[in-house]
Amino acid sequence: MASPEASDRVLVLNPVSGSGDHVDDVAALAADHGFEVRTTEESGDAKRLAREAAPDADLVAAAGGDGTLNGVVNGVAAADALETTTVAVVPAGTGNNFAANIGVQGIEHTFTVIEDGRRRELDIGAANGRVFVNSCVGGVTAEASSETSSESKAELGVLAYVKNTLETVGEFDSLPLRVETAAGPDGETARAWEGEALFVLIGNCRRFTGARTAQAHVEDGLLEVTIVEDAATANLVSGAALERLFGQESTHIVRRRTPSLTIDSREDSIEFSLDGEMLEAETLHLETTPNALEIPVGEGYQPDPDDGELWPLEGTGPS
Ligand SMILES: Nc1ncnc2c1ncn2[C@@H]1O[C@H](COP(=O)(O)OP(=O)(O)OP(=O)(O)O)[C@@H](O)[C@H]1O
Repeated sequence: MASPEASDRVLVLNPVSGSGDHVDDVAALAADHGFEVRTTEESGDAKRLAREAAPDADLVAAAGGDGTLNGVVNGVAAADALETTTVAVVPAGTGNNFAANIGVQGIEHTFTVIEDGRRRELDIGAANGRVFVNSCVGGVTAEASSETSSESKAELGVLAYVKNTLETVGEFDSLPLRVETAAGPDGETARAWEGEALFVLIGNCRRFTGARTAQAHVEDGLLEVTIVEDAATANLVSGAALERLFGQESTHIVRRRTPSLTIDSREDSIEFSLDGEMLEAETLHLETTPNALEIPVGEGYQPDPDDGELWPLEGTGPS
């Protein structure tokens, strides 16, 4: 039976995300649309509040940036309520990459989308049991991640962390890695890559550079894996170079598409950033759960964007 405080619609509000000037607007719109607002006070609260709300709520909205959304989805997953609770995205962060990927253009637009928009069932990724919606990036340091500027995140998306790591860490140690990707449903073969990497990026969305025009394919049951080999350092000094590098084939970039993979460090544990939140591990097992997250999407969302040219996968790179 529902508790006396149970609410059908709960909005988890991060009051300090982005520039922090969204609070009044979000609270007013939330009240108009029948949401009970629960405000985060510290790290970890988005997950806790969503976990508490999910058993009774049909709809839990995440008002904040990608980190807040990550917390909310992890909370709903921890309550084992992904099948019964819809998650909405209220973009009030700096980058808002995921919102852009699903055609949600701003705070007011979200509420229109919640009432009138289509609902799609999107894939989610998990790394050692922790859920991510956008990306998991290995090789980014916690220090560089926390120092990455809002402007850089807005411009470059997840690559901002890569750029900042390259800039802040003078002598960058490459990562001796083994990356094993499993066979997939579209003829992707099981493969293993071993070598020295600078970064390994795993995207749930097909493109995750943060470009405003980016279209996600988050319903294909696959993770997109990009390994940046050590020899690429010289090419990665500027943001523009990074964008160019990720937008074309390069001999120092290895790409795979797979439903699951394992990353083993040959030496120390590695720091990974999951949607901007840090996780340290020597071995990371990643998998996707297809169509696990019901989410209202804007008119601009295309379930099956035609971006195959960016991912000419099979037959490239060492196997
Ligand atoms: N009340 C609070 N005070 C201080 N920090 C908080 C509070 N609530 C949440 N946080 C922290 O905010 C972080 C999440 O921020 P979030 O990623 O949502 O916004 P952002 O960094 O501005 O945007 P984006 O990720 O889109 O660039 C979490 O790491 C969490 O620890």
